[in-house]
Amino acid sequence: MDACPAFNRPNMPGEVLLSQYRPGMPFFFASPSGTLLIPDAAQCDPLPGESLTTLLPTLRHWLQQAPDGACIAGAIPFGRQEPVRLWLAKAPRFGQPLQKESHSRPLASQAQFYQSVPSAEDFEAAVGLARDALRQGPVQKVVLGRQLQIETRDAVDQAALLRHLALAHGAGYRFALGLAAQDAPASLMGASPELLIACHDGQFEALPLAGTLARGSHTQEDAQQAQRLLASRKDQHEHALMIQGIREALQGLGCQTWIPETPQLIPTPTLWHLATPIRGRLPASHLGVLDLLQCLHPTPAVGGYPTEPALALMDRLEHDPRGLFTGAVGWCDAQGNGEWAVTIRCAQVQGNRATLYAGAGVVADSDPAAERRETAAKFQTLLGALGLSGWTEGLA
Ligand SMILES: C=C(O[C@H]1C=CC=C(C(=O)O)[C@@H]1O)C(=O)O
Repeated sequence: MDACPAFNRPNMPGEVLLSQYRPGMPFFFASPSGTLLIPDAAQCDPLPGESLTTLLPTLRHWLQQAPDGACIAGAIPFGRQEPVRLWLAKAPRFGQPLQKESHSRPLASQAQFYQSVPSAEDFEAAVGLARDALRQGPVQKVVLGRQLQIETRDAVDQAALLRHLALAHGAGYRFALGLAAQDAPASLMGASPELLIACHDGQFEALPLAGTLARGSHTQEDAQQAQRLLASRKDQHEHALMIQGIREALQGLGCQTWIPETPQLIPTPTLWHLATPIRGRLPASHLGVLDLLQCLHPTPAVGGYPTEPALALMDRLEHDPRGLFTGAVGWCDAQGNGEWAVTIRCAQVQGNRATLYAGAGVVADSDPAAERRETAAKFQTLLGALGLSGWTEGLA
């Protein structure tokens, strides 16, 4: 699939847009196809904080009335009934992709306080309860999340944090989303490796992930970790359940789809993942990326399988509502084109506080300690960017 047309317009280097970002701005997004900055909420029409389901007809109507080049961008929460955080931007700035190989230094934060919510022990206990429930059926997979709350000595430099995430994760979907806040600006920032859906001219692609292992510290160990993940029956099973759910959702919408039979390995700077690149075609020209988003979200990568009983089980086992974590972040235009990533590998940052998010897929033969280690490894994306990779919680 070619890059999305909005990203194809003659436009400025992504690095310029990144340098224009300031904390509190509504939205920054960088993908392998391009860059988008919405610098000014005053140039946006406010969108009501309703759920995507109730808002969809309004979004379509607004996009049709909007001036040429307008787009809708922002984030959709995990819970389908929870309010979205979206902007209708009349003059978004689109840019070219960021250079892949840019060097950027992480921050040098000093942490005064770390707290896992739930605690590591309670997270493992919840995985154990989930695993026992999965052995009884009918649910085959759930995903459980946790938070790492951090207080740093000085306020986190949000522009520098975004800059590092944006330059160090060239293959990912990097974002900063302004959150409603009093006092200091608050943002949700991250570098997600997972493409929920991108659509251009009726053709779509996705890169769903399930199955994760930390990378090795030297070349040989790294190659062994990759092979271990590829050979892991538990991870292959977890991945297959996710693909089954996505296939069913896309068939439900009547899409033609091309799905490889086996997953491939993809690396991030700290993790190996099992990934399946999916391509397809929408069945009708009036459908677009928002229809795909609505039919796919939440995929079993974040919501378990089968969806409804899995969500009910997760609701019983997870302590806190996820909010925007494991929702979708991205943009779309009036032609039905756009790109949405899964909102993972992210943190909410305000002043000297950062809340990091991570989750892990659980199946009937999951090991609670291994799932806990997986979430600890996932925290490393944001910990490393903050300069706090010394926090390990028994990763080894
Ligand atoms: C919710 C998360 O993981 C999901 C997304 C990618 C890989 C996953 C896994 O391998 O378990 C999870 O399904 C997260 O990374 O925070």
